[in-house]
Amino acid sequence: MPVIEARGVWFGYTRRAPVLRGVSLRAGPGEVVALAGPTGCGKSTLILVLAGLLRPSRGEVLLDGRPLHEQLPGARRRIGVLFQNPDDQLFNPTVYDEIAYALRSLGTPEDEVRARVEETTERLGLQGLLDRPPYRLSVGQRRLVALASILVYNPDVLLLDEPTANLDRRGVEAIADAIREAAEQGKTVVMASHDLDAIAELSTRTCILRDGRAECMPTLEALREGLFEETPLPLPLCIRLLRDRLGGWNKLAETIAKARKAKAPGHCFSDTSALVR
Ligand SMILES: Nc1ncnc2c1ncn2[C@@H]1O[C@H](COP(=O)(O)OP(=O)(O)OP(=O)(O)O)[C@@H](O)[C@H]1O
Repeated sequence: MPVIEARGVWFGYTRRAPVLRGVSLRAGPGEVVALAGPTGCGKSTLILVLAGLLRPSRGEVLLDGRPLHEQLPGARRRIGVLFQNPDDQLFNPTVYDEIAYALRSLGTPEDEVRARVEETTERLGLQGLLDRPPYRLSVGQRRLVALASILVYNPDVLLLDEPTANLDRRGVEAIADAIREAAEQGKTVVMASHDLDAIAELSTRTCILRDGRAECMPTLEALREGLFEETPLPLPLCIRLLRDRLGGWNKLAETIAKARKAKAPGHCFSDTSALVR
């Protein structure tokens, strides 16, 4: 059973122009579902809807098969959200207080808070920054602090908006390790991203938002088999080339939709694989 699911979700900031028009997608334990698509297609909006921070006008979000809105606010501690802009979630005077905030508000004893903050900051390479005010950090460091502030309370579902943006290689690796580790522990991860390397390396499934709906690739393995049997290029490069040669995410999503309808990803992609060679 999926842990988190969007079922025919509609959402618009204004009535006349809905951003999400019947999005359905599911993510189960140990899965990392990547949300891709062009700027403005609604990835961040979908993350906020899945988090229960925006309420769909039609359709619903389910957590463990039950409507999320019926489980709020209690369910919030099961869901960790990393906002696209870390400044939207950092508000404490020091990095330490920021990372400790959720545990303290759950009434965790202070010695346990300290131990867990230290463990999490070490994982993300943030030692040495604990006394600094978050607003004095670089954007990349702020993103790592924001991630630490959710990993520290060990939520079952991680909703991550552009987790690898503005980071150097070490920062990206720290985040990638944290995502992999979370998935290995059976957590459910949904991440919106423009970072094709991160998508290809981390995601177990990629969904592309197009025309307000999600087109989900079968699995990266199926894509690899169907598309690139004879192509020695690494998968991230293949996805990037395909997207660019086909003329963007929308065209790639169309091809996936076609493949899904024909229930033969390899066959439907075979004409495009020639483009990659
Ligand atoms: N608070 C808001 N009020 C009104 N419109 C909004 C608001 N937030 C987003 N939008 C609009 O909704 C649409 C989807 O935006 P969203 O941020 O979800 O896209 P995105 O796919 O995450 O984009 P990006 O890749 O640039 O981060 C855009 O047209 C955007 O202008």
